[in-house]
Amino acid sequence: MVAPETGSGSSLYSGTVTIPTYSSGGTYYLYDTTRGPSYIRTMTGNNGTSLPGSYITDSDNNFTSSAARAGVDAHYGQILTYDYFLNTHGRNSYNGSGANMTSTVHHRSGYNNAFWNGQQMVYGDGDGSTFGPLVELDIAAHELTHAVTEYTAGLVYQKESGALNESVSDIFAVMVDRDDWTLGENSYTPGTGGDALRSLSNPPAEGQPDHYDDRLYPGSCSPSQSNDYCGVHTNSGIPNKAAYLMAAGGTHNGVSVSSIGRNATERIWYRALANYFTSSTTFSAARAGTIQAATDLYGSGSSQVTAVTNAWAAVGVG
Ligand SMILES: CCCCC[C@H](S)C(=O)N[C@@H](Cc1ccccc1)C(=O)N[C@@H](C)C(=O)O
Ligand SMILES: [Ca+2]
Ligand SMILES: [Zn+2]
Repeated sequence: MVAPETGSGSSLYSGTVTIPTYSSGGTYYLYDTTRGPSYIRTMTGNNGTSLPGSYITDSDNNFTSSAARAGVDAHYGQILTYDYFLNTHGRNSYNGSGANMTSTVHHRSGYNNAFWNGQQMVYGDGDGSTFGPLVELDIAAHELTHAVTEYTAGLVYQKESGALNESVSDIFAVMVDRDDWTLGENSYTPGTGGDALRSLSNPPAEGQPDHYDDRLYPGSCSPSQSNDYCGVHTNSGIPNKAAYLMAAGGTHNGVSVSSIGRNATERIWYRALANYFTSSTTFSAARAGTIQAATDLYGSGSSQVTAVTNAWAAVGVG
């Protein structure tokens, strides 16, 4: 007999959280059947490389063991991000039709990354110096957004389309983890306070460019893992800054942008991703796509279209 339950969990970064769980034979699982998909589940890789690994279980539906904490964070981030795409954008799971979702934590040993592998989300524990466990909310949202991108635009993970792919994941990550404009602030360099892996409000604060003229590999570049596919995690700072300016406003490189707020910004970027971006979309084409999306939603000559246009101009695109 299996039944949906409501459990609690001690997370690493979000305190104590209430989460749907499943019970079977007196054992509880990080397994949610209360949403669209048949299941949304979080597994453990037991510090190995096999996926999806094994279920994370608990005997009393209070997932408080230290081994379970990363799983509680990843599960919580997974369901919050599912809810975000459904409630804000009407999208049921990453494929739009309720695909099941799986996350696996404790992948490898001391692994300083998290990723979407085409089928599921995968999270490392970090080495304790560069990263703590990479399971905080904005990381889950970043990774699940890669799945959404894969099922919509399919932006190729290299050069400008790859930087845009990374940027789209960062933009929706800060829309889900809505209380700041930074990414990885809780898991990055646990020994250093006040920093983050990336900042959308001020990309250069964390080593990213915020203008097209400062992009990495402006000339020819042969994409490889060693050059981060021509700098996808660096050049994402440029569209990231544009999205920030749309939402929050500001004057950048002498160009003033009037704020249109987070709600209009996320709607514009989602419509552009789902309707206008393709596998080879460049920054310039992303400018055109977001202007078209803003026009569709708010009308030509609207303050939203003006802000989108000015935000791209402020980062030297268009
Ligand atoms: C394994 C191959 C590399 C995949 C890169 C994944 S999509 C990725 O971009 N991961 C994020 C994780 C993240 C997200 C938000 C905040 C903190 C960390 C990422 O940015 N990884 C960095 C460390 C990188 O790969 O350079
Ligand atoms: Ca954040
Ligand atoms: Zn990524």
